[in-house]
Amino acid sequence: MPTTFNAFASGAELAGALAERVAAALRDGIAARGAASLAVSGGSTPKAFFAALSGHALDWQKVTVTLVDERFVPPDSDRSNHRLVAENLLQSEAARAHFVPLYHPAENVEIAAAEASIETAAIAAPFDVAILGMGGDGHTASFFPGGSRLSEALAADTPRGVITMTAEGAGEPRLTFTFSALNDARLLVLHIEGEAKKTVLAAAQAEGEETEMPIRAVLRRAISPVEIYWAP
Ligand SMILES: O=C(O)[C@H](O)[C@@H](O)[C@H](O)[C@H](O)COP(=O)(O)O
Repeated sequence: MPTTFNAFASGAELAGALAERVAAALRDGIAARGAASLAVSGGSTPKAFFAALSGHALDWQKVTVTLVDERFVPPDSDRSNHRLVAENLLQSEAARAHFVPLYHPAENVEIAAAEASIETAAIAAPFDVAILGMGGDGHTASFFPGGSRLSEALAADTPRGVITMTAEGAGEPRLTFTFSALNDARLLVLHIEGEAKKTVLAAAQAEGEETEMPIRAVLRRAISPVEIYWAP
């Protein structure tokens, strides 16, 4: 599907515009279906966007928030995406949203992924909004180059769900939604910032294997149009 590239003068301007866009999409989902869902990425990029979105007035109690991916760490870890979302998005107006974590204190990450798949299956598909980030290696979600289950994660016929991923660049074992669970979000956004990420994006948009730069799967095969939000 096509991509649109939305460039902003600053991260603050991007955060405001993306928060408006996402809040409108959530209101539309609530109006159409009585509920809405939002899957967000972790990392450092989304903090200003989270803060901007948290202040928007809408029926947050009808919104389910979850994560695109998570590190296999408890929510009190400073590596936790759950903690990042709790501290930056689930505040102010958005504090009323229902949050579904991916991490579970299971004895191993495989059991945690199975539990996350069961729990997130209750979220109506497709997501109303999915916000993807991108690493300098071209990963998105936890689709890392060299990832232990990368081909499975990216395959269009892999069922929607949460699977594990380990990779050299990932740090802890990861829990990640599959490509099939993310690529048909009604609003599919890739949020990246900085000149370096813009260069990585250009490389991803060139020829090459998806497994070398997994963001290529999204750019090339997503069912939904990809809205790219970028600021210097
Ligand atoms: O758990 C994670 O790390 C994220 O979900 C990951 O996919 C992130 O979006 C990219 O790594 C970009 O991270 P930055 O925003 O920190 O560059």
